[in-house]
Amino acid sequence: MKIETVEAITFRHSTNTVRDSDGHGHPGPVSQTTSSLLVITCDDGTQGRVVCRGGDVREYLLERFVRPNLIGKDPLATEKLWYGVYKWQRLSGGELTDRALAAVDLALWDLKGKAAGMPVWKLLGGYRPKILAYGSTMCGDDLENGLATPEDYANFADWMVKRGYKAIKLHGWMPPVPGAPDVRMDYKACAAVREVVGPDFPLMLDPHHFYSRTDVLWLAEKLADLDYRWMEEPMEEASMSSYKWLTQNSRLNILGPETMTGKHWTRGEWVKHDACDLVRSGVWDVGGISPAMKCANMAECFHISCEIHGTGAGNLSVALAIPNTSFYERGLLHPFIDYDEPKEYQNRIDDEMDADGYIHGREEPGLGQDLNMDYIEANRVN
Ligand SMILES: O=C(NO)[C@@H](O)[C@H](O)[C@@H](O)C(=O)[O-]
Ligand SMILES: [Mg+2]
Repeated sequence: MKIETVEAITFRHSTNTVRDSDGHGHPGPVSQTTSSLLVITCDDGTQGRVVCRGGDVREYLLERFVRPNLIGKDPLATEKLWYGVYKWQRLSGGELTDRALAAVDLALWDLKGKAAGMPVWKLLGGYRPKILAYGSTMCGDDLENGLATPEDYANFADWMVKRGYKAIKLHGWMPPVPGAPDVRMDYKACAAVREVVGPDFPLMLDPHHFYSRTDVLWLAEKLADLDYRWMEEPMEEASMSSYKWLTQNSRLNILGPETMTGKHWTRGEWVKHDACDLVRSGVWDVGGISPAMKCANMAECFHISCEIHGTGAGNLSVALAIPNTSFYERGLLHPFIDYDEPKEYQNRIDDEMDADGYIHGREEPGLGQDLNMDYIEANRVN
């Protein structure tokens, strides 16, 4: 079995999410956007596929960094192939991103699952056949009856509990929303949600990502009083010493790093330096399933939970596979968006949730994406 082709199909579809000037997603008018499907095909016809953002796997990256390392190779040698592409990052001038590396790795794991006739979550270890999700809200906004007030957050939390969620994470208000950033506003939203869900319901906060140490410590102590489970990314994660300071000075559990580069190496350093109480890892942040599993296994050595960042089949596969994690992040959610509605290119969303708040690992071989290939081909733009 050898890899014969690596191609990206870019296709058009609708979206009801818009990005603000800081990059955060919010509900918006339906518009057209593009995504890509990376397809790795072998000489026996076996294919690995993954949907990713349109720019992640543009042709230039495939031609320069991916095909030279994959074509003609054994597709099952995922570790060898990952290293072959990863080492090109060092002198790529930042062009070969962790997201591009992740797309290649996820497509190879999808292919490996199909070759083995097994779902990836089982190939990786299959620690649990289902996992509780937490509802991860979108960042706050100034939309009437959206997420504009503490009462809006409380009302949405009430809806999420009735939907079946057994944990909730708030994203607070962040610039450019008027009045943000403001730790006291964050606290009011967190207190309003605690009031509505009761004292024992797991709650977390993901606030503005560039607060000062003193603001963060004030907020962390207030959330500890509300028995929040963790806070993540309240400061620039390149300042590991600020997180070490926060972890040492706060009663609240601190989770990280989420977006910091350096993959499993960085997360190992944060654990070594006691800069976090829980480790954060997501397949799109660390370069794929292969390094995400290394983050989780490293954290396990120190009896630390590894909380997986982000949704989708790749992150779900890791979350189902490992013992040291709490929840799957499902979102981002908003009162104006029906998260359960499949996108035009999906027959089913990757992470259907039952009424009890569980997401079940699928038994189909591969990552478990259920794609509408007719739609993708009919709306192909390259
Ligand atoms: O952090 C996240 N999830 O935990 C991501 O979904 C986003 O980056 C969110 O924080 C944001 O938009 O800042
Ligand atoms: Mg986060």
